[in-house]
Amino acid sequence: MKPSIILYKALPDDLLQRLETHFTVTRVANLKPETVAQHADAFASAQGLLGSSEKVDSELLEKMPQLRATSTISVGYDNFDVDALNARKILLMHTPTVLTETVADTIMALVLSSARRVVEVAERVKVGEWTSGIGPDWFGIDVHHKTLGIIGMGRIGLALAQRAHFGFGMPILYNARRHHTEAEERFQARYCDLETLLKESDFVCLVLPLTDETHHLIGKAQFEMMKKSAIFINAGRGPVVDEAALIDALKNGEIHAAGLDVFEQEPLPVDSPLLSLPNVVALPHIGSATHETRYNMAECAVDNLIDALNGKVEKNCVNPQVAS
Ligand SMILES: NC(=O)C1=CN([C@@H]2O[C@H](COP(=O)(O)OP(=O)(O)OC[C@H]3O[C@@H](n4cnc5c(N)ncnc54)[C@H](OP(=O)(O)O)[C@@H]3O)[C@@H](O)[C@H]2O)C=CC1
Ligand SMILES: O=C(O)C(=O)CO
Repeated sequence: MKPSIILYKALPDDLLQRLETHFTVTRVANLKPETVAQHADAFASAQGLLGSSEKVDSELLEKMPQLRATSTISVGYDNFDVDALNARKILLMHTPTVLTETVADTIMALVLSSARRVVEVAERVKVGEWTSGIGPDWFGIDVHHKTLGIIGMGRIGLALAQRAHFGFGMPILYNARRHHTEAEERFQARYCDLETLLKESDFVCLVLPLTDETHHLIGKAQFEMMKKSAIFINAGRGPVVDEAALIDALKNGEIHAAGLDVFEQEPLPVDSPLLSLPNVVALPHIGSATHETRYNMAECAVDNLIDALNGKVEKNCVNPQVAS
């Protein structure tokens, strides 16, 4: 008999078929308690769980006594209680690498659109404000050859450094928990402590995971360290930044502008003060959202679950130590 799994995210037809050749699949819309209650038997017998974005905590795990592997369609896994998974020896698979280049492209889009005010001036054209030659009130600031500070020199940080170094001639500073020789050798990136990076960068790009250590890593004190001309980009996770402090920094002119793909609360509430600030470009968490990359992520997650339930954890496994 095929193992049964819960699928809580829509998949392309061919990937759903692939999944169904290996498993008996119960499709649900989400992991809310009422959904779990409605499909209690399926959750109780499921050995696998596949989807993205929703919280997977000990309360949910209690309803899934047979669970052996979870597979998220994302590289970030801050929505999983990893300690609870480890305690039950449940594997957690994720999708690093397949989205790296696409997310780095999105970050460059945020850098360029914030600096050159692309969204703001395009809107002004649409409402008929371009009635004569443009003056300084339409100007932006240069990106090329400015100093880029990257907080988190992992896979995405490295792909961003490549673009900035070769494409835009930008000197690169970076901070991470350890030195990255590849970044230093290929892109002449300079390791520095967080304070030095914040003080010296023209663009501060955050590409960190959300963990207990990174929660609110960037707050009032850190914005005060940045140049008044600095542009702050967050493509990691919203809660790494104290959003109230960011709003104050933008309003008070402590920093020049921000480009944001992630927020403390998502979707971003429509009454967020961020949306009324002209110096903010706010995207709806589209870092990896291209047709190609989202397909590749879904395929990776499907194959990860097949591998995990067959005891293969050589790649893409967050907690291979729990494999028996
Ligand atoms: N906006 C979006 O749509 C997307 C957002 N993301 C986010 O980007 C994150 C990074 O992805 P990826 O590059 O693949 O991950 P990696 O694991 O390759 O890189 C993470 C980097 O963060 C650094 N880091 C982790 N904790 C700390 C800390 N406490 N202090 C300083 N540095 C730290 C790591 O340091 P070290 O190298 O020293 O270990 C590493 O350089 C994801 O976890 C996710 O949250 C990812 C994809 C899409
Ligand atoms: O993969 C992730 O972690 C995302 O945020 C979406 O691609």
